[in-house]
Amino acid sequence: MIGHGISYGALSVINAIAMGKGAGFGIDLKTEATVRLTSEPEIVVEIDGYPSEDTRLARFSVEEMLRRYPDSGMRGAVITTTSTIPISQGLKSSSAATNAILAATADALGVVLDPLEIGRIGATVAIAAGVSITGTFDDACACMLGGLVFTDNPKRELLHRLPMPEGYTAVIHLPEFQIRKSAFPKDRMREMADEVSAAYDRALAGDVFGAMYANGVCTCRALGIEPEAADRALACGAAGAGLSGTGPATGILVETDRLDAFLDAFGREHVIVANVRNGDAV
Ligand SMILES: Nc1ncnc2c1ncn2[C@@H]1O[C@H](COP(=O)(O)OP(=O)(O)O)[C@@H](O)[C@H]1O
Ligand SMILES: O=C(O)C1=C[C@@H](OP(=O)(O)O)[C@@H](O)[C@H](O)C1
Repeated sequence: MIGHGISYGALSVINAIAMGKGAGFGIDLKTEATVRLTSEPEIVVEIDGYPSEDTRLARFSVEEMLRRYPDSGMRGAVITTTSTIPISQGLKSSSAATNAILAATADALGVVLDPLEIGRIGATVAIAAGVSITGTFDDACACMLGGLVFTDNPKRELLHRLPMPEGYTAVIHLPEFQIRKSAFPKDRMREMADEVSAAYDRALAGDVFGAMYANGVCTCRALGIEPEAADRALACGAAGAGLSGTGPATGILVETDRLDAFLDAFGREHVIVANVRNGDAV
């Protein structure tokens, strides 16, 4: 029994750790998973390009599906993933991996799960694996559905889904280090709930660029760093910029017509470029 699943990536607008509600939008970085279910009770995981990465999230994802579908008679799996999403940089690698692995397992079992159900199962798995504080239902939805989503993570509810403004390309600034969820100062982030809540309302009212920046400043303050990449991106002509997720990557939106000029000014090192994915939200 073999199945395949894919998920795209996302960038943050609002980090849900501050007050439970989060927002983000889809981009076309991609994770693909293949799951071969076996009758032997062993789970083998291969994360392409990351031989020493933690495999608990992948294992827990398949284990949760086997628990939910006990009649399959399957007890183990061989899981392989390939991805263009850098890990533990705030770019939703864990949400995309969970989505893709859950979808691949469903495919192998011959069951159909809708994207919100995948996000809800993924939230439980991500918390159990220690890679999420709130369950990152915001990221799971943004990755799968595309467009700009607003969610209540503790309630696992999709509150709004709007199209992202057309004509912008995502540029991602990638520092050379990772931030693991266990090291993220979540209590300092929660102290900024009012400011983040105001940024959330701003995004919902249509000011995605202002919201991204304000949210990123709050997350930087929690981390004790400066929003240096976002400030430099705005000075180089970006329309919007802000630290993504728990960082350290910065999501930047640039008018597509000005992308080359922006990259000439901002620099092309430690940068990846992706398309904004609106899915069917347009
Ligand atoms: N392609 C992948 N395949 C399997 N597991 C992955 C993959 N990418 C990320 N993960 C899991 O997610 C963890 C990283 O989670 P996290 O630090 O929250 O990163 P991010 O902020 O990118 O979501 C990794 O340690 C690994 O367990
Ligand atoms: O752990 C969490 O609950 C969250 C992690 C962050 O994402 P990253 O995993 O991309 O850092 C953030 O964007 C999200 O709103 C909530």
